[in-house]
Amino acid sequence: MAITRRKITVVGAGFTGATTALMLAQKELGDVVLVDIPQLENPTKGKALDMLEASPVQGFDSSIVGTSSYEETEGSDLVIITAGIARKPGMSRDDLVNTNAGIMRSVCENIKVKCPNAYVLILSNPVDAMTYAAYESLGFPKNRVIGQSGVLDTARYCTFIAQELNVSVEDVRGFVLGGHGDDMVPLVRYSSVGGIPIDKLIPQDRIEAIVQRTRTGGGEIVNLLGNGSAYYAPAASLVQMAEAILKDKKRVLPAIALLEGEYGYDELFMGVPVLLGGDGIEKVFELELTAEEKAALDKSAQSVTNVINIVKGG
Ligand SMILES: NC(=O)C1=CN([C@@H]2O[C@H](COP(=O)(O)OP(=O)(O)OC[C@H]3O[C@@H](n4cnc5c(N)ncnc54)[C@H](O)[C@@H]3O)[C@@H](O)[C@H]2O)C=CC1
Ligand SMILES: O=C([O-])CC(=O)C(=O)O
Repeated sequence: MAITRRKITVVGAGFTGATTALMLAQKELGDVVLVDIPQLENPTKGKALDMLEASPVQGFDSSIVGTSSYEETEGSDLVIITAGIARKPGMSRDDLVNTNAGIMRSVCENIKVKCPNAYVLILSNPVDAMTYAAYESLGFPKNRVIGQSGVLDTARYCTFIAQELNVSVEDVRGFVLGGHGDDMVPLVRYSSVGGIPIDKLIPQDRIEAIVQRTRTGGGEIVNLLGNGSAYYAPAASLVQMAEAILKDKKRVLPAIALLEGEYGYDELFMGVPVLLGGDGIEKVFELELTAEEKAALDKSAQSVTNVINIVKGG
């Protein structure tokens, strides 16, 4: 049988979805189907056509189509869900829970039927709880339902460390554990620059400021934009996760996974380091944490649990 191209569906053709679609095509990770609601069918088709018309200039051969029909998503290898409302200044991500849980369920009912074998990446907020909602609606195995938070949070953290030291971002390593909220846990002890632990390079008060800026990094962008939330770095993060799966790269990245005993939590979706490859989440890495780190993670886990309970009750 001839080798065929991968098919990637992106649900939600707003800021994050459209940016993700373009980046996926630019990297030729597959042919992209961009889906939004029927009321926005023409704008969605228009965005997809506009992106496609960039392909001769940029030299990519992925196709991009816009639609409001799930017929065209049939058999997708990967589905990325960005559908939902975004927050505005003064709101928390958790304020979006009821509206976006309804949207997530309706999207997943379609995906379940049309793309039963897909790996599914969730972006919509509050993302830990939305990953739970998707998992419940899809009924897919846990390795195929994956939330995006930690790649973005870690990218922000590494950006701020690189800025602080005036070094290349390529030499900065670190990661962020926990829920995608203001009590996420950037792990200073596991952060380094060119292999040197950051506490050897940056004074403690500056590290604390970087940790705090990372925690509120989404809100910083929301306040600057005024009418929506971040989309370039979120899209880049989704594309890195998509590439890890589609190319079976076996990356070690933070992602939202269903925890069943790991880190002492049960039936909880939250950000942890995972092995991301051709079978989705192939492994969850459990790190030893200090008492202080575990207490911070417990606080974050409690916040996520509270929002998941709203989804369960809704
Ligand atoms: N997890 C993360 O790290 C991040 C999460 N987000 C979240 O991603 C979501 C999307 O953000 P943006 O793209 O900026 O918002 P946006 O408002 O630009 O786009 C959302 C799109 O979803 C569409 N949509 C709504 N209901 C739909 C349905 N039933 N089916 C298909 N499409 C539907 C809307 O028509 C709109 O085009 C928000 O919930 C936001 O909070 C954004 C950035 C980072
Ligand atoms: O802050 C928001 O609402 C969007 C988001 O999750 C982020 O940029 O981290």
